[in-house]
Order: sequence, then structure tokens, then C-alpha cells
Amino acid sequence: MKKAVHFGAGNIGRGFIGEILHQNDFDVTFVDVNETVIDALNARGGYEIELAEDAATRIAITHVSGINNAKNPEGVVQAIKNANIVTTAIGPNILPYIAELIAKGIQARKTANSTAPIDFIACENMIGGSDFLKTKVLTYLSDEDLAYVDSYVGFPNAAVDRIVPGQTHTDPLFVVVEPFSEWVIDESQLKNTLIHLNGVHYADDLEPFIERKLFSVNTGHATVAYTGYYYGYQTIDTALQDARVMAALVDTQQETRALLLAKWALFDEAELIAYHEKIRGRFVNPHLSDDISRVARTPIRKLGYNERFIRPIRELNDRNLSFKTHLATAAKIFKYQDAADEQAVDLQKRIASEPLQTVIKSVTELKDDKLIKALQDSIEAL
Ligand SMILES: NC(=O)C1=CN([C@@H]2O[C@H](COP(=O)(O)OP(=O)(O)OC[C@H]3O[C@@H](n4cnc5c(N)ncnc54)[C@H](O)[C@@H]3O)[C@@H](O)[C@H]2O)C=CC1
Ligand SMILES: O=P(O)(O)OC[C@H]1O[C@](O)(CO)[C@@H](O)[C@@H]1O
Repeated sequence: MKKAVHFGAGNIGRGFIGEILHQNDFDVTFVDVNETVIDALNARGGYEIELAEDAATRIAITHVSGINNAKNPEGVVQAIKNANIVTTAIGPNILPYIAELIAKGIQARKTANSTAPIDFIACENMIGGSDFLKTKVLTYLSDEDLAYVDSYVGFPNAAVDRIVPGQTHTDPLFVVVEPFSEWVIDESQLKNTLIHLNGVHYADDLEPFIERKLFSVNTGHATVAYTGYYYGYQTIDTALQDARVMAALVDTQQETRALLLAKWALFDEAELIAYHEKIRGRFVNPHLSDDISRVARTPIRKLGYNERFIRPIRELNDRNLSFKTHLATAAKIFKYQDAADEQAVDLQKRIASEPLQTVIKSVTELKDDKLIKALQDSIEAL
């Protein structure tokens, strides 16, 4: 069997990446700091996924094991040394913390004179996630190692799309996922061209696909979350029953379409309308219960310069297109509170102790005075 190492045995790791790797006959070693999950993976060697639909189909995932990277980093290095592919779904903020371990795994392959090409694929909600991981990994490598990386190690960017809400089952491995899924990998960045996973779409140019996904699914979902929170809701499905929340989603999708059509000739308006309708259907799936706190998590990250609101706002502005609804939601993020979310707490502390404009500039990294002022006005109007 081929060997995969996957960092992050959480919702998307077990609920999507693990499924695809299993279907492609990989033996999957999950790397995680969650001891309960790692112990259960090693004790049982398998787990089940359930598709959230009327029939509630179950899928058995087998040939899995786990390593706790906090306790057994050397085990992870050895697993990378022997792997055919490495993937992550750990969260963009965590990628820098696993970079050194990945660098050591690459060095172990080099020391063993391995000329087998390998790809490290970051499956995070982030534009250029694998590029970002690569920059972090390279800081731990020597010039000689870098030459090895150039020859044998790829970091292809990827887009992953499947809604996997927080899980509340007694079984720590069981995971309920939406039936829809899409995983796109940038083929032009692959080093191991012999691995073509069934169930994955390989694209020559990932950029339009990841923008379509991030600005449609993630911007849309976050719009529902922050607008829903603003109107007092706790779950995505209840929020979407409020006409004001649904209108914010529909209007945001319209702005997104205007941007995607202006930027990318390969998109067609009718297809994008159908894509957006389908996404609305996914958000209201009655078989999935998704907390606003999950979709709205890490608000400072979501206000980032290249993230799901500020980037489309900048790019719509550059093209003289309306960004009114994106701006209205970005403003609501500054009102978002969740005592269990470190970034939400930090953002509120900063707003309470610093001038609002300073906070806006710092979290969004916006330079355009007109946009900064527009955002400030929107926040103050709430
Ligand atoms: N849940 C979803 O619907 C989707 C999530 N994603 C992306 O996948 C990534 C993971 O998201 P989820 O699976 O939802 O989160 P999650 O919280 O369920 O899983 C993350 C896992 O990483 C582990 N982890 C955290 N720090 C670690 C460390 N230093 N070393 C090893 N393991 C560590 C956690 O214990 C957890 O098991 C995020 O980037 C998210 O944006 C992408 C598409 C869909
Ligand atoms: O993982 P993030 O970037 O915090 O955002 C949560 C997102 O994950 C998803 O579940 C899948 O992309 C979205 O529905 C949601 O917008």
C-alpha cells in the first residue's frame, strides 16, 4: 500500500482528506496533538464517516493510524521519510508550527538518498496555502537541502470544499459531513506526477478555482455567520431563516460574481449563478447543524488583507464595482464576540483600548484611505 501522512486529524482531515486517501489505497498516518483521537486511531485502525442526507450513508475508512507530534516528533520524521504524499488540514495559523518537523522529514529523505518525488499539499481555506507552508519549511533548511527540495519536493497549492461542522458524538473518530465535496490541486506544481488521486480535480491554473471557492463558499458562509451573529442567532440554519441574513448572502454572491466575471474569462454568469444557488442549498442542509462560532472563528485572520472580505473589497474597488455588502459584513466582524475564541477576545480588547482606525489598519493591512474610512464609517454606523 502507498503511504500518506496527514497533519490534522480534525473534521476535514478525517471527514474528507482521509476519505479520499483511503479510496485511493493509501495507508494514512494522521499527525495530531489530540491524544484521544490519536489513541483511538491506533486502537481501532479505522473510523466511520456519515453523509448528512436523507439516506445517511456510512463509509468505513480503514488502514489508518496516528502519531502525536508533541510526544513523538521523531515518529513523524520517519513517517515523512517513508511517505508517498503528505497533506495538511490543520489551520493556516498552525502551519508555521509544523514547518520544522516537515523540514526534518525532508532532510531524512535526503540523508537516505531518496530520489522519490513527494508533494506536501496544504488543504486549508487559504489562497496559496502550500506556498506559505513552503516558505516556512525553507527557513529550516540549508542551501544543500534547498537544491534537494528543488529536485524532489513539491508544494502544490490546493482548494478543498466540504462543509464539516463541529462534531459532538461520543465516538471521537466518527464524523458527519455534507455529501458535496471538491478538492482541486495545482497540477503545474506537482513533483510526483505519478500520483493522480481519484476524486481530486487537477487544474493547470488553480487561482481562478480557489478564488471562486474562497469568495463564494467561505465569504458566503462567513457573511451568514457574522450577519447572523449580529441579529442574535447561534446556528447557520436558524440565521438563514431570517430574510435579512439571506439577503446579505444573496447580495454578497452577486458582488462576488461581478468580481469573478471581471477577473476570469473562463467563468460564465449562468454557471456562477447555478454554483451560488447550490451553495445556498448546502448552507441550509437540514441534516447538518453548524454553529456560527465555528464559521466565524478566528475573526482577525478572516479580516486579513488576502482573506475572504478585504481582498474582494480591494479588487472590486479597483474595478469600480460595488462592494457594499462585503463592506457591511466586514464591519460586523468588528462587533463579533466569542469568549472562547482567542482572536475574537483580542480584537474586542484592541477596539476598547486603541483608536478604531489603528485597529482597522493593523488587522486588514489596508493602505487605501478611502477604504479605511468607508470601513470605519460602516463600523461606527452599527
Ligand atoms: N471543516 C470544514 O468544513 C473545512 C475546513 N477547512 C480547513 O481545514 C483546516 C482544518 O479545519 P477543521 O478540520 O475544520 O479544524 P479542526 O479543528 O477540526 O481540525 C484541526 C486539527 O488540527 C489539530 N492541531 C492543532 N494544532 C496542532 C499542532 N500544532 N500539531 C498537530 N495537530 C494540531 C487539532 O487537534 C485538530 O484535530 C482549516 O484550515 C480549515 O479552514 C477546509 C475546508 C472545509
Ligand atoms: O476554516 P475557516 O477558514 O475558519 O472557515 C470555516 C469554513 O470552512 C468551511 O466549513 C468549509 O470551507 C466553510 O463552510 C467555512 O466558511
